[in-house]
Order: sequence, then structure tokens, then C-alpha cells
Amino acid sequence: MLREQVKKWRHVFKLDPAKPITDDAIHQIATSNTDAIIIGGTDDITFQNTAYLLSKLRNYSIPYYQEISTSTSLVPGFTGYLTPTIFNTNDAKWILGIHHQTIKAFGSFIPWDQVILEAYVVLNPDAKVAKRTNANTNQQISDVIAYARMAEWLQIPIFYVEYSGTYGLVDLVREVSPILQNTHFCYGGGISNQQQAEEMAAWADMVVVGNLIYDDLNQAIQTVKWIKSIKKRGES
Ligand SMILES: CC(C)=CCC/C(C)=C/CC/C(C)=C/CC/C(C)=C/CC/C(C)=C/CC/C(C)=C/CC/C(C)=C/COP(=O)(O)OP(=O)(O)O
Ligand SMILES: O=P(O)(O)OC[C@@H](O)CO
Ligand SMILES: [Mg+2]
Repeated sequence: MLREQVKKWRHVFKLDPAKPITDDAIHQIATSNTDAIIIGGTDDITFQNTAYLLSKLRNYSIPYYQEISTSTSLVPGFTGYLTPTIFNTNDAKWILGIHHQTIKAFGSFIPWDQVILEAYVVLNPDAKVAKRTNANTNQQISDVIAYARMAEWLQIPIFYVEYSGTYGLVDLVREVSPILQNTHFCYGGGISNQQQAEEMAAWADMVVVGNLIYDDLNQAIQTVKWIKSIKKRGES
């Protein structure tokens, strides 16, 4: 089951189809010992730019997942599909509304064993994803803990604390960490150096590195060893 594979991920790179990247950079990412590559972003994601990245990644044995942000950019051929639901918005369309429309359109063609739900809590008010989804980013730690409990209750495979574009609150990640037992705890946002990578890896099950790929590829590649060398919570 893909869902069981995903729960083993410790380090993941997120490639943005809207950003140019060289074949050499893709090669370095795909052979970096990361656990998986996610392809996704908020703006300017198209079938064409997603299919282009998929065509490059097909040369490698690493799992590659599409994180679906629009139904028109869905591309067949990925190892699996990550489907976000935004917990901290009042706008129902980003919770399960667009999902309903997409499921209605695709009907029996959906490969359900490849589709994995991610419960997002979006916390950087300046991120495009926060603006797009009308996220209520002004959350207390106790609010995020309650969202984490909901993800466990609903048996959602991934709980994603998303600070896209900025480094988040370690205290928040530390306090949410023990709540999640069966749901995989993902942190993403602003990882750009060893200290940040290690701090978040101590509490999150999985850390996502995105922008650093485009800002400083060599440093991004190093995050794999930094994150994987840290024992995560509960490990002796
Ligand atoms: C044939 C085939 C491939 C079939 C597969 C069909 C399939 C998998 C169906 C699944 C059905 C389903 C449930 C689909 C969901 C459809 C959908 C579009 C849902 C909406 C998802 C959603 C809430 C999107 C909001 C945006 C978002 C959360 C994007 C995720 C990526 C992300 C957080 C990027 C970070 O963005 P940011 O850094 O802010 O911005 P930039 O990177 O652009 O700067
Ligand atoms: O791009 P950064 O800030 O590294 O964030 C990674 C990921 O969580 C974005 O969805
Ligand atoms: Mg981004």
C-alpha cells in the first residue's frame, strides 16, 4: 500500500513545476537519497509543466508524487497523488468542495489506491497558498493541536504544518508532535540551514524542502543528511 510507504518518508523535496530547473539539478535531487519527490505549487501549475517534470523524473527509481492543486493539471503516470485538504479555512471549497467536483468529473477513473489525503494547516499569511485558500493563519498552538487530533480521528495519512516560504515555530511543531501517532507528521517551510533542518527533524516525522532547491541547490542537497541523521521523536 502506498499509504504505508508514505509513512516511512523522512525527507522529501518539493519541486515547483512553474520554476525553471536544469537537468543536472533534477539529477542531483533525484539521486540525493531523499525519500520522495513531490511536484506541486500554487501558481501557474499546468498539465504541461507538470508533465515535463514527470518526464524527467521517470529516468530515476525515486518515488514521484503529484500534489494536486488544480484538477486541470492532473497528469497520469505518477507513483501516487497527494490531495490537500485545508483544515484552517472557512471556505468549504478548499476543504472538500473542489475534491467533490473533481471526483464527480473523473468518476470511476480515479486510481484510489494511489490517492493520499493530506490535512494542511497553513500558517504563513504571506504564502500564496494561504492567500489562495483564505487560510486563517492566526492560530494558537492549542488550535493546531486540535487540528492534529482531528487528523488522527479521521485517520488521515498526513498532517502537514505548512509555513511555505518562511521558517516556522519550533515550539508549535514540538507540541503537536506527540499528538500524532498513526498520522504522519509533516513540516514544511523555510528550511535553509543545518540548524533549522535539525530542529524540525527532531519533532516532525517528515520535513519538506522546497524553495532552497532554487535558492541554493548545494545547501538543499545537504538537508537530506542533516534531516536523516536526527533521531525523530520516540526513537531511541
Ligand atoms: C488520471 C488521473 C491522474 C487521475 C487521478 C485522479 C485523482 C488523483 C483524483 C483525486 C481526486 C481528488 C480528491 C482531487 C482533488 C482536487 C483538487 C484540485 C483539490 C484542491 C486541493 C487544494 C486544497 C489546493 C489548494 C492549493 C494547495 C494546498 C496546493 C498544494 C501545494 C502547496 C501548498 C504549495 C505551496 O505553495 P506556495 O509556496 O504558497 O506557493 P508557490 O510554491 O507557488 O510559491
Ligand atoms: O518552499 P519551502 O519554504 O521550503 O516550503 C516547503 C513546502 O512546505 C512548500 O509547500
Ligand atoms: Mg513554494
